[in-house]
Amino acid sequence: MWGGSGWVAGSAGMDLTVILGPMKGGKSLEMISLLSPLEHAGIPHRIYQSARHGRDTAVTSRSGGSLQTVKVRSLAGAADGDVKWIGVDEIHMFTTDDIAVLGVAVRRGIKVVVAGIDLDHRGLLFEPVRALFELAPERVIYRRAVCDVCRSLDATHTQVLEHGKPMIRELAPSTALPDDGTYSYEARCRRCVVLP
Ligand SMILES: Nc1ncnc2c1ncn2[C@@H]1O[C@H](COP(=O)(O)OP(=O)(O)O)[C@@H](O)[C@H]1O
Ligand SMILES: Cc1cn([C@H]2C[C@H](O)[C@@H](COP(=O)(O)O)O2)c(=O)[nH]c1=O
Repeated sequence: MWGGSGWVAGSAGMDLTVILGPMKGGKSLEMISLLSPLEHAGIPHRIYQSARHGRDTAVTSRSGGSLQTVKVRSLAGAADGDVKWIGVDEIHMFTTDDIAVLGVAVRRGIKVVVAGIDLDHRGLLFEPVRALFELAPERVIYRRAVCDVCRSLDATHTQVLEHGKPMIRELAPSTALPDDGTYSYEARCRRCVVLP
């Protein structure tokens, strides 16, 4: 529940928050701000990050700040035991089965906060993100970045560049792109993005 100046941790009811947007949009920053109070409040929680994301071992924002995470390949068992809140970073790297696990958790009263990119390198909605919308989230926070081409404040897409050129070929479903220098990534607005 949103209590004006922040989260009212421990409030009753089903609660799914989805944080979406392009790379560099401040999704990690938002997640850190929502979830870091849990540690201080002593509320049982777990924060997961896809093991397919190699850039960091924590939720780390380019603006600073971080949250310790458990790296996992799947979310099966993510809600086992005494846990009141679950956070999941890089949700686009999980599967629709993993989203179903989160749906069960939400129905059990566990508060769930997830963050990830909504649109892939071709401008198409990631399947797990579609599945999240089908859970009817209480809250969808859409972040925008600064367009790396025209500097407008409304970048919605992530342009993947290979050798400096837009990479728009079709990939196998659920391909996670590495952030290790193989590609470079630009946040781009609708006017500047190059789509297939
Ligand atoms: N093109 C950009 N647009 C917006 N912020 C940017 C950009 N490039 C770097 N930044 C910095 O990155 C921060 C957001 O980064 P981060 O929280 O890691 O985003 P995300 O998790 O969505 O990739 C911003 O607060 C800003 O300081
Ligand atoms: C566009 C796009 C990106 N990815 C990968 C690249 C990065 O490892 C993450 C996003 O990192 P963020 O800064 O935390 O947003 O996602 C991908 O797998 N597929 C794509 O289409």
